[in-house]
Amino acid sequence: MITVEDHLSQVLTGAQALPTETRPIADCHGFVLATDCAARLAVPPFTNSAMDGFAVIADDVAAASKDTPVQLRVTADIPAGAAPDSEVVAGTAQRIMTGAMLPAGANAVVPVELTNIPAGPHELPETIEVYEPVTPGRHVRSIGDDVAVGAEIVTAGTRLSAAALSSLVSVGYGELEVYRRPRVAVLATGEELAEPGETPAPGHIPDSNTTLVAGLLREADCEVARVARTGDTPADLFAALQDAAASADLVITTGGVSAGAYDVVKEATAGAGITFSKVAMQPGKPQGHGLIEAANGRRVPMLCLPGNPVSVFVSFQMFARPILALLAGQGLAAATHIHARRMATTTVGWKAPAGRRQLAPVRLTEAERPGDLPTIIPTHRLGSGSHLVASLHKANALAVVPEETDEVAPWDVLEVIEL
Ligand SMILES: Nc1nc2c(c(=O)[nH]1)N[C@H]1C(S)=C(S)[C@@H](COP(=O)(O)OP(=O)(O)OC[C@H]3O[C@@H](n4cnc5c(N)ncnc54)[C@H](O)[C@@H]3O)O[C@H]1N2
Ligand code: MOO
Repeated sequence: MITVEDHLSQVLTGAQALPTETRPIADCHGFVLATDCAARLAVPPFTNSAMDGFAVIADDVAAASKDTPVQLRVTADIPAGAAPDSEVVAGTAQRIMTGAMLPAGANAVVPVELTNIPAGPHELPETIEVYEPVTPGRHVRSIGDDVAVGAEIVTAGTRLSAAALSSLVSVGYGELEVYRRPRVAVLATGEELAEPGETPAPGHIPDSNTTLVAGLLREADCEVARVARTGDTPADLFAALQDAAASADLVITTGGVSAGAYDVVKEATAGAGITFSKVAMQPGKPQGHGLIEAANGRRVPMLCLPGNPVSVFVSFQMFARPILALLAGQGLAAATHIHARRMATTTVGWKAPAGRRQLAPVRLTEAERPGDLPTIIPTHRLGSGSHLVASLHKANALAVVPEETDEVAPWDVLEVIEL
């Protein structure tokens, strides 16, 4: 048996980021940025007001109070979007809206609430009374306060979240160079597979794996190139694999990789240079990986996951997520640490297989008292059995039970991988 780390490093060897493409920024969510992006515009792009009120010279209102208001003449109105065309001179003010450009001469804004003018829509007043002083710069957002032109905003290799995209828009970007998102083909093997919703014939079970893998791919910002069930001969499966390799960037199979008399993935790929290993983990022991060649000579990575649904789920997290992250343009360090890890306390005990690292689907609950560790409980009373698919959706973490442990006790502290 080989370790989880050794198998992962074999899976990742040779995998590299897909080619880049330029896309409109509205279509970049979840893609990985290919170039460092510096600010093209300052933020804010011009000095503007943080309040609805009046642009003033701070010195003019230094002595203002409720009892001795300062009277100013209002010389202009500056709604958001307008470019002011006159200066604020001593004894005057200009009405200004939040986000509107500060007129020349002014150095502070008096919010409307600190004047005799009621808030809301009104005719432009001829004069105002100011009830409180404002210091220079008060309620003014200066040009470049947030970032100056040229400041680094998002670096290459970053997965583009909504917030990252909005930052890039705010500094002047309308399109971005990103890595192409991985297109993945999913092939489930097994004579026993029934269509979702179909009443299974005796000895058959619903194919839940293709739905699981396709959904996990979408959750990982990938494109699902094709999904197929192949219950056929090794020759048919090999043809389907070659076909998938012609257009997909990664091929994932489920089932047919252990020690059975009909392990079709092993048979179909015999002589094709695919490596089958026993990985010291549970679930997910039998694994295969390698490059599969299409008829047109295109060679793409392939992951052969075991058929048991929980094994598929766990193997996807441990091996598919990292290689997908690499293909999508995240660096090796990010790809190998794709999940957050933390410590948690068990609330019940369970058995674990000695000699294999158990990755048990668990429900993690945050502690009520600040500083306490979160608690975990297996999502199924039978623990990490690889067929326990119907409770899988309750898992939000995988508990890591070390190879040398064969029994977990209540209140043990374990590392967990957050999902
Ligand atoms: N003699 C041995 N037998 C097994 C070993 C072993 O080392 N020696 N390993 C066991 C382990 S561990 C696993 S995991 C499984 C993996 O088997 P395969 O990858 O060959 O998968 P299958 O035999 O095709 O299926 C296993 C299981 O999963 C169900 N399955 C398969 N595909 C689907 C699907 N698309 N949707 C839902 N469920 C699926 C299938 O019906 C089987 O119950 O091998 C052990 N055996
Ligand atoms: O590796 Mo298997 O997934 O333990 O059942």
